[in-house]
Amino acid sequence: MAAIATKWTSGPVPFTDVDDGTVPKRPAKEEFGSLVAALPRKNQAGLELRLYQGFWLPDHWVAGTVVFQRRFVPRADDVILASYPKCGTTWLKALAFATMTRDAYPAPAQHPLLRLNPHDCIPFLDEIFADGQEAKLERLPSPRLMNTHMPHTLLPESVTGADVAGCKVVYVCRDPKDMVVSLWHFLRRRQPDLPFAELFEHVCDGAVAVGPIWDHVLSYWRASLARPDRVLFLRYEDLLLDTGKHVRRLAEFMGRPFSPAEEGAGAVEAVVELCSFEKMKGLEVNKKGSAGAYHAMPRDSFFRKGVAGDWVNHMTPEMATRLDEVVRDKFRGTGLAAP
Ligand SMILES: Nc1ncnc2c1ncn2[C@@H]1O[C@H](COP(=O)(O)OS(=O)(=O)O)[C@@H](OP(=O)(O)O)[C@H]1O
Repeated sequence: MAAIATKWTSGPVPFTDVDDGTVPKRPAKEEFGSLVAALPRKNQAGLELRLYQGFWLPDHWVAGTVVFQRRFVPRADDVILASYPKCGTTWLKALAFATMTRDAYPAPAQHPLLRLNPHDCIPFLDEIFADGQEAKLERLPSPRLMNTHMPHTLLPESVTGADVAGCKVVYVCRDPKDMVVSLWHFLRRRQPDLPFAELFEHVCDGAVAVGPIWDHVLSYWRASLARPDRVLFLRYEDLLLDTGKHVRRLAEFMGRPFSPAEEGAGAVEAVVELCSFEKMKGLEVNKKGSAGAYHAMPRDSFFRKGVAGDWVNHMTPEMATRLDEVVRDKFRGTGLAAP
């Protein structure tokens, strides 16, 4: 822990500010490559996928997931932010980071989110474990905020087990129709000729990265019902409708509720404003370069439109009905309202 920058006194530390000194790397594939090679495989939308414990994981995440499952040691005050890709990860990371660091930056102009992309502030576990960089997580002071795209059933037993101390998990989900649209725009930054209809088919078949999406969402929904003290379930659309309300829930869940004095001083509104789509998209840091563990993706690709319902501009009514019906069918009897 000695190598950590000493200027940080409270709240989570931006991951990129943690000095990784000589942390040795051992890419997970060196250790678990043969396990990965034996798994069923598909090539979808330019990504090599492997079927691991019921989910289609990008090939380069599988070995890291095995390391995550076997070796991750949670701390009691860790918070893991979980999501299906393109469902609000970047926003949730910003909101959680801003909420947890609010004491450290009473002057908002100094806040790290003004100079760093949210993905540079919070480590993305799936890439960290794939790259064999998990020793760097040990150097991150508590309370740690981390994120993953893994479904709840693939999280380590040390996090989810009934008999372990574990840690807290916050999940954000989104209307799958808007997720597909967002994912298509994101993937097109690398594959400009990817047909929307092709990606849509893969999503409906369930064979898309970390899919099927309905099983992903249900894994966290069920966990949130079983352990509401440990798993908070949020929706992107609800965040859009009343961000402040859900920032309060998030703060309370993470053990840092806003005090009456903070409420009076407008601390909730300050977090909401700092993390708003317009604010984040307009920052210089989010207009250039590429983001942390998402190294291959430009930072501006995480801020496109930031609305609910953009699917109407990309799908036929028949496509929308088809995906809605698949999801409704899967959610039936679970208590979870389909979009
Ligand atoms: N601050 C804020 N407020 C509201 N919405 C936001 C915000 N930041 C990102 N976004 C929108 O979230 C979509 C990207 O999803 P993710 O952040 O989950 O992407 S990723 O999984 O981290 O790659 C993507 O949605 P679309 O605009 O529909 O493509 C982003 O624009």
